[in-house]
Amino acid sequence: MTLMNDMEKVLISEEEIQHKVGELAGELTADYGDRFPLLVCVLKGAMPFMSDLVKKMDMHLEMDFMDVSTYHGGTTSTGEVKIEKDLNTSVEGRDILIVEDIIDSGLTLGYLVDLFKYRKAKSVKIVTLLDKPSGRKNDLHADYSGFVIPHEFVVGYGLDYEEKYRNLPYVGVLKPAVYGG
Ligand SMILES: O=P(O)(O)OC[C@H]1O[C@H](OP(=O)(O)OP(=O)(O)O)[C@H](O)[C@@H]1O
Ligand code: HPA
Ligand SMILES: [Mg+2]
Repeated sequence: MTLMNDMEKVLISEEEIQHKVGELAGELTADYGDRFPLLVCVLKGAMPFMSDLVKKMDMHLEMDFMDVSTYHGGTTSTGEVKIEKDLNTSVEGRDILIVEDIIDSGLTLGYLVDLFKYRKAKSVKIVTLLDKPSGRKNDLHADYSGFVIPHEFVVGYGLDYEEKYRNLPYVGVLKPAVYGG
């Protein structure tokens, strides 16, 4: 048994991801090296990206974790977002880097950016591995972005289908049979 059998195709290989994570870490180190930023990992999807990213950032930083759930009701741009687990750290006066696996509708990050600004963060920027612009329901854009992907449902490297496939080291598209049975 191998999980690769469930893949229609691999969209981004492990090597491509690791190379890109290194590039992003280099940019962040150059931009934030002396600012002791607070990196906020958005659970659960951003966990593998956060883990690899911080190991490649040669600088002082602080990590915290937040879990939110989004209800994508209808076609409006106002998604209801619920905090499942809040930060342990105060964001007031801090340079915040929100670390995400993917921006799709933009509702999750739209909510978090507003929340951290309301809580008086000094600055709020977004680091995402994947960006799916075709899904967007607001005007949110990432400050640091790894790959722009097409309008397809992807899994792997944090992204799940029914909580599975988050542990894949690559990003891929599932075979229709995996959904259909
Ligand atoms: O731009 P959006 O349309 O808001 O979608 C992106 C968000 O959705 C997924 O998380 P999800 O809420 O499914 O939880 P998970 O990270 O635990 O899988 C993904 O990890 C992003 O956080
Ligand atoms: N895959 C998995 N989870 C997601 C996606 C996706 O393409 N978009 C938003 N959450
Ligand atoms: Mg998520």
